Amino acid sequence: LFSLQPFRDMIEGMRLDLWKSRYRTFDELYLYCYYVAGTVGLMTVPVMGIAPDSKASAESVYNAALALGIANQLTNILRDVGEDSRRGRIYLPLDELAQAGLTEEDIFRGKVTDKWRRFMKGQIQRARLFFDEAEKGVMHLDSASRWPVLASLWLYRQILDAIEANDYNNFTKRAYVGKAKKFLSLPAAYARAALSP
Ligand SMILES: CC(C)=CCC/C(C)=C/CC/C(C)=C/CC/C(C)=C/COP(=O)(O)OP(=O)(O)O
Repeated sequence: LFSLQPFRDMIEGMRLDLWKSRYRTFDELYLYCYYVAGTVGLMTVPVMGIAPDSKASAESVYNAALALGIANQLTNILRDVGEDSRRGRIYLPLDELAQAGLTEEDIFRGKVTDKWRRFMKGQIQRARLFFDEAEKGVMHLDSASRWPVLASLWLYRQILDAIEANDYNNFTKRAYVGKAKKFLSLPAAYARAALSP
């Protein structure tokens, strides 16, 4: 399944980001996330290797890797809404914003309202689905790669918890995972990866 296409697609994503600063639908946003992050997941699988004794298909492992790239990028976007808006960028599906009763102006104003909280809950829930999808693939990676990938997945996913803990204020507060939590994730991931599925 190794292919040069993800490398070309990543360059396409960088080019896209030079002129595009709005996403009308989640499909459009997903494509951007694939270009700039899903591709990274696909590139890393041949480097890390699939476990020789894994019964899973290579496709399913690549799918999980793709999902982790998407989950990470969606999380990165949700963390950086304020920062991005101050550069005139909105990496959120505009149709879903409208459905939630929100406009571009609301993003630039940056006020945490109940509408915003409701919108954010949906976005966070979707990002978590991609993390769940990714987690299923971790145990099929070569054993040396399992725990670092699992640790990175858990660390990045905790940023979503931090956004919730900030009461969805991702306009002026940066969601981050504290040093202690980060540190604890390492032995936890090591132990989990050492156990069979
Ligand atoms: C789960 C399985 C089977 C394999 C793992 C496959 C991997 C390692 C996937 C992860 C891919 C990855 C690290 C994608 C990067 C996503 C990301 C958060 C990019 C953020 O980049 P920027 O947008 O430049 O960050 P800043 O906004 O912080 O500058």
